[in-house]
Amino acid sequence: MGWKLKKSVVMVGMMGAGKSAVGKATAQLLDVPFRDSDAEIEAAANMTIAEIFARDGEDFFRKKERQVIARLLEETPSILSTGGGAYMSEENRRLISDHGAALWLDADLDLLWNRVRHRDTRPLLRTADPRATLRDLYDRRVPIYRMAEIAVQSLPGLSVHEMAGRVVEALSEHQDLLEAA
Ligand SMILES: Nc1ncnc2c1ncn2[C@@H]1O[C@H](COP(=O)(O)OP(=O)(O)OP(=O)(O)O)[C@@H](O)[C@H]1O
Ligand SMILES: O=C(O)C1=C[C@@H](O)[C@@H](O)[C@H](O)C1
Ligand SMILES: [Mg+2]
Repeated sequence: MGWKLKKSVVMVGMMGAGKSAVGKATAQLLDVPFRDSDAEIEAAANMTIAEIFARDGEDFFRKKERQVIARLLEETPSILSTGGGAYMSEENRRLISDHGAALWLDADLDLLWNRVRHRDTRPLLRTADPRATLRDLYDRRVPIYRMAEIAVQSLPGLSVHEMAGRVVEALSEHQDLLEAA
């Protein structure tokens, strides 16, 4: 069976939730483009996110993130993964709901920590107690992620591909977003 994606679906959620990995697999299942705001910003600057935070600061990064999201939402419907903080901006939330829909990948704190603990690519976790920082971000952000049009729970035993299947199933319940073709 084929699918027709009518609007862009924007993956939101905490770092480590799987927005990039599951977003890419979902785009493959639906045969639509995959975009990733973090990757776009890195490619445009020819720097890693950690380098951009260190050299230009978080405010600069957030400005670029807003510009990239606005630009990508003008394109043909895609699966667009964002950085973990993108949905915190009211302006971004408005852009997303005007042009597409947000899908929250809802993963619990233990799962997130297990995914991010071995990596040092996330500048916001470069603190004395990164687990506490992650928990603090989690507590502050979850109430905002709940505003997303769609939520899909990340279950610890599921592969990236299985999670993408759950995402497609959730999207198929929204006829304004995804139709069987
Ligand atoms: N369902 C899954 N099963 C196994 N590993 C997964 C799953 N989802 C994601 N991962 C792995 O967890 C790590 C973090 O995932 P990913 O980079 O997709 O998160 P993210 O939400 O894009 O985070 P960020 O906000 O930092 O961009 C990656 O190594 C990814 O391959
Ligand atoms: O959660 C966040 O605020 C971030 C998550 C990453 O995807 C990057 O966008 C950056 O490290 C900031
Ligand atoms: Mg990502």
